[in-house]
Amino acid sequence: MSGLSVRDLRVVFDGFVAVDGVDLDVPRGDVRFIIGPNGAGKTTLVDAITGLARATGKVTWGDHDLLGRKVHRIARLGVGRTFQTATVFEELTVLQNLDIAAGWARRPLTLLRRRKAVPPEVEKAMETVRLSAVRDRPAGTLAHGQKQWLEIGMLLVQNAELFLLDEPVAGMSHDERDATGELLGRLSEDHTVVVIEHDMDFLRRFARTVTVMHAGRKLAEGSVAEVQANPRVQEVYLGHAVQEA
Ligand SMILES: Nc1ncnc2c1ncn2[C@@H]1O[C@H](COP(=O)(O)OP(=O)(O)OP(=O)(O)O)[C@@H](O)[C@H]1O
Repeated sequence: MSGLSVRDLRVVFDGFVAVDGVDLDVPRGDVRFIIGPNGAGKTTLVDAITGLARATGKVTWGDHDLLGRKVHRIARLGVGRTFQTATVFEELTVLQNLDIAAGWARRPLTLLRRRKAVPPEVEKAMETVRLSAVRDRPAGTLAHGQKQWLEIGMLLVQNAELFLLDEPVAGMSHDERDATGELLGRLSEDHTVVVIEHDMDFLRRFARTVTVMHAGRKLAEGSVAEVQANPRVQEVYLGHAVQEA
């Protein structure tokens, strides 16, 4: 089945063109990083794909057209998204958060009881995001990185196939970044991953392909090496980072 396809996507806010005719193809199984200076339109692009921003053009995931659908319908088609700030239920445990996301805890009372049997997909997601050991801890007591991983786990149990992650390693320690990079690798074994990221070191280590945006348009695309070697990219964005590296 084909992956994510975006054609001539345009998002206009009160006359300001935030995304200006973007085409994007992310094949299944890719780990695509989207980079670009502040205001390039990266988050707006993801907002449009996930139904949060009104857009024109065409967006398909597999056989499904996404534009014009409601946010929850797009999520049900297997498109999962995280935000820069994790949105987990802080008072509930890791397991309860995953249960809710999986739709297993249908009655509030079941949340208050300790589970005897953990549904297999919840168990699997906990292992994938490496949170099994802290399953009974309230999410509010988790480290910053663990909260981000819990959010990814919640998308896993919702059967997301395409993960759109907005700056997943912002504010993370070095070790947490490494662990997140490894998690992206595990996720990509049977999912497609798109990452908006500013951290160039993280990108060099974990991106498979890169799309560079600038002023609402796609500036360049290719492997990390190709994009880094592109003079236009160096001029608007990477020049700075390349010199620093
Ligand atoms: N709801 C909105 N209303 C008006 N303008 C908006 C809105 N959302 C975003 N913009 C503008 O659209 C442009 C693109 O913003 P966007 O957040 O997509 O950029 P970005 O590439 O994700 O930047 P950053 O790296 O800073 O997150 C910016 O100029 C921003 O001010």
